[in-house]
Order: sequence, then C-alpha cells, then structure tokens
Amino acid sequence: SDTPGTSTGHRQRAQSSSKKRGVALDVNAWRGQCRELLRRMLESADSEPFRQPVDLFAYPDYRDIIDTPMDLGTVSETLAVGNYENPVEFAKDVRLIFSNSKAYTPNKKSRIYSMTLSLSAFFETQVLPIISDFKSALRNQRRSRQHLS
Ligand SMILES: O=C(NCC(F)(F)F)N1CCN(C(=O)c2ccco2)CC1
Repeated sequence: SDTPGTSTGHRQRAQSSSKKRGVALDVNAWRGQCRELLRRMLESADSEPFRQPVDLFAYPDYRDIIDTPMDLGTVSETLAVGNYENPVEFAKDVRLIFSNSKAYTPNKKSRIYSMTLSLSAFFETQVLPIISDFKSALRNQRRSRQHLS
C-alpha cells in the first residue's frame, strides 16, 4: 500500500531465535545442550577414567602413543569459558577422548576401552540432534540476514 510505514517489504525479524517448522532456531542453544550432555556423561560410571587427564606416572608410556591428551574435565572447562565456537568443535574434543583410548588400549577387551565404547555410543546419539539443530539455526540466520538492505 502507499501509506508510509505500512510497507510490506521483506522486513526480517532481528531476533536470534525464531520459530520455524516447529523447532526453536536459536544459534546459541547448543551451548546449554552440550553442558547438559556433559553432565549426563559425567554422572555415568563409564566416564570415571575420562573425567580428568591421564596420570603420566601411572601410565609412563602414554605420551609415546598419544599426541593430544583430552578428558571430559578439560572439555567442560573449555565450554564453560566460551572457547568452543560451535558444537562441532565440542564434539571433536569429546571424540578425541574416545580415539585416544582406542589408540592406547593394549587390546579391545580392556575394561577402560570397553567403557569408551558405551560412552561414545551414548554421546553420538545425543550430539547428533544438537549439531543438526545448530546448523539449521545458522542457515536460517544467514537466510534472514541475506535479505536485509
Ligand atoms: O589414567 C587414566 N585416566 C585418569 C584417571 F585415572 F584419573 F581416571 N586413564 C584413562 C585413559 N586411558 C585409557 O583410555 C586406556 C585404554 C586402555 C587402558 O587405558 C588410560 C588410563
């Protein structure tokens, strides 16, 4: 219509989260979701060997085999201080915990290695929707910014 201020132009909502297709598209939701996922992993008995860094006095050859040690406590701290930019970076560090255990274990029947198998199976089912929701929120955000001016 020609009445000023009633433009039907493509004004986009500037909100960070917008409802679309029934999911909340919040580009920041991943951080609290990852914190909750970590909390659930840390309460599981299977995470006990992975809550803090490996004791190099107990495992003197650990660094001969493992280049980049990682543990859930370190991941928790990195998340808390805001040093992950997205859930993919977070998942990469958690997956490093499991790949380190697989690389270090003397055999695939070791107790500690078997704990990573169940913990990682749980992790992968839980982190997948966190990552896909983040990616769709990002696509939505870029789509709405793209139309501006
Ligand atoms: O010393 C620790 N954790 C720190 C502690 F003990 F404080 F929990 N760990 C976990 C990581 N490791 C393994 O993945 C593993 C695979 C097979 C045998 O060990 C070595 C042993």
